Amino acid sequence: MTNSRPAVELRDLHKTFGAVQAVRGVDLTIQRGEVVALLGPNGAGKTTTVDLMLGLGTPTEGSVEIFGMTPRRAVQHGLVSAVMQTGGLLKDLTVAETVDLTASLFSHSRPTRECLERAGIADLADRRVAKCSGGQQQRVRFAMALVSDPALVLLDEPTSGMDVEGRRSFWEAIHADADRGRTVVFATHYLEEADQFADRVVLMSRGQIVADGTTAHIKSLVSGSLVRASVEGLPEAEVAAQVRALGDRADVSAVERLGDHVVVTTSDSDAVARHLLGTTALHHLEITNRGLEDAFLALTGDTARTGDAAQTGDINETTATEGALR
Ligand SMILES: Nc1ncnc2c1ncn2[C@@H]1O[C@H](COP(=O)(O)OP(=O)(O)OP(=O)(O)O)[C@@H](O)[C@H]1O
Repeated sequence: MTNSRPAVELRDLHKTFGAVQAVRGVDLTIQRGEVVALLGPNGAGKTTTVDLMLGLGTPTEGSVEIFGMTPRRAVQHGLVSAVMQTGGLLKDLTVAETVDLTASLFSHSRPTRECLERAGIADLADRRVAKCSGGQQQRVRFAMALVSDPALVLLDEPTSGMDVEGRRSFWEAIHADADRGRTVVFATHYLEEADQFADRVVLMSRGQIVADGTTAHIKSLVSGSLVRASVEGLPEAEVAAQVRALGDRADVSAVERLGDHVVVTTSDSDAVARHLLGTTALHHLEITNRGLEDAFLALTGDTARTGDAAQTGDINETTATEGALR
């Protein structure tokens, strides 16, 4: 590859399907070597965006450049390849035969053995695809994607349906490979996956980017920390006065009374803690930082979460609500 253009440049990208505005004005630049998660709930526009990067659709408005060229040219030059969720595998072939077959489609390809090693499945070379687990089959797809030694790999929800161990070993293989400088962009609705495996998270909701940065940056966008204090044993009038005083502070964005506790959302937990301990009778303080999940909920306006999803960090089963998101 000769030019030094970014791996991905999306400018004012729009895609509509009839009345549905799947992507609504996305501007995004991804530099070479970045590992980027496109994170968002169902219908956020992640798959549509990935498809446009692969040249599988044409933008309604705006532009897509991959290494400074059209997606189609980038694909033809073997600069970009994809790992999709399903399909593309012939179950009767062995793993090595599958990668050999893919290599036969390219004029220049990496040796099959090397692709299998990079995908972490060299030991499965002679196993029939039908006998591979879901996670192993995804690594077969990854090995196929590596055949052209692409500078950019796009993965659309590659670990959907895998168990925790399958996901972990899949991402280990991707990461070991990305450490050599490959650009990786993956769509996911797993918060944990974005948190653990991406250098940068692009949070999408309703066809738009609502946050973009490291997970630490995204967490910091939702104001600060929670300070929880007990009001047990205090006269009701005093508690009410304290709650009012807390609500008047510039560094406090919310005060909630929950049973015997007051929960304060603040941008300066140290200052609030000092105030509570120094000048009030509130006691048993607990301070917690808000996580990526809180950021996700705040930034996407996503309120209808299932209990399981909340526990596992899987936001697939959620419904994004209407709201101003940026
Ligand atoms: N070919 C199509 N025809 C009509 N509507 C479509 C088409 N493809 C996508 N959409 C709609 O565009 C919106 C964005 O869909 P998209 O698949 O890009 O979202 P996503 O973030 O990938 O969601 P998921 O996590 O469910 O895969 C959705 O409302 C979807 O129903």
